[in-house]
Amino acid sequence: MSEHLRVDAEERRVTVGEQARATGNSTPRATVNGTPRTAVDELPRTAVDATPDTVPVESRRTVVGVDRAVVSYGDRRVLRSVSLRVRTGEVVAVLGANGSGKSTLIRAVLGLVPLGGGSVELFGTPLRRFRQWARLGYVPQRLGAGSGVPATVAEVVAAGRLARRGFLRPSGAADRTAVANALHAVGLSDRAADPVSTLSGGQQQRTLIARALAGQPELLILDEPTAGVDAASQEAFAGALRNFVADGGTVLLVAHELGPLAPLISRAVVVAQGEIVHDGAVPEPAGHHADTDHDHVHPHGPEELPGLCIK
Ligand SMILES: Nc1ncnc2c1ncn2[C@@H]1O[C@H](COP(=O)(O)OP(=O)(O)OP(=O)(O)O)[C@@H](O)[C@H]1O
Repeated sequence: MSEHLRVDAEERRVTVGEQARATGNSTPRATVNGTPRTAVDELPRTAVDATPDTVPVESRRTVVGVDRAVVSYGDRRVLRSVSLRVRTGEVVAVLGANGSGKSTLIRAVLGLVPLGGGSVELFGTPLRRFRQWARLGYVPQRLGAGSGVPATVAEVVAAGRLARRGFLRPSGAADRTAVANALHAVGLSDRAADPVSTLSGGQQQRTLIARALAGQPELLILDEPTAGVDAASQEAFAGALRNFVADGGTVLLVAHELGPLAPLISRAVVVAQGEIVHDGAVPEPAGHHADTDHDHVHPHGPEELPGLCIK
């Protein structure tokens, strides 16, 4: 597809399925979080479109492409020429010490902080022209789901459908099914009618993850999804993520501690002082990092992979 046609398609907001038919490089899925996609999404698969785990990673479509990204806050350079590629079906964990630039990298991917250099592409489209936000779900860091908002769990999760159905169209059966499936995926079906403010911190975090899942995204971006979250919620989240990936989803997440997520991670990227110092297998915890009481509040020494803390 020519660049011109791609822009045209974006501006007309064609569906994911239509664009896939035009480009032949999307990965349609029969279901997303257990909910059937629309007919237009059910397209014949090409060799590239085959189920991700049957296609070598390096041959898969790039979902997130960061090329030599530079980000500064005022005079302070926080990301220095960072490059990162996340392909369809991968679960990439961004690891590193406090303040190393992990969240800034995620914010740069989402266009929430301006680039001082380099570029970002989402689903092959330069960020400045990207409009298909329904294709991704984002759970920011430590944001209380219920802070002062008298909404029920189901209402918060239903908000995750807005990007997909538009603000003016009333919710339909597909929306209700997607919300129910997302609540089930994170183990909160029985709390649907409760005010979010009555939930524990871990359950509130799960509510936000369900909100992202309800939008049936192809890409989930999560900033420390399990930080400060109880063990039951971490397990529930790991299960939801496992199903999301099994359905063909792609995940980019920031983590200090992988915990029950560790088996799901296909690749780890370690950020130290605004640079990527490791991109590959999940590194083994070493020395005091493996201690259960290690709380990870210090910068790490140069003799080890900086910022590495995997419990
Ligand atoms: N909006 C901002 N304005 C100025 N400085 C910022 C801003 N956001 C982050 N920083 C600084 O940029 C650096 C990188 O921050 P960032 O949040 O990306 O790190 P992080 O690796 O995600 O840290 P943590 O693990 O603590 O969340 C830190 O020194 C932080 O203080």
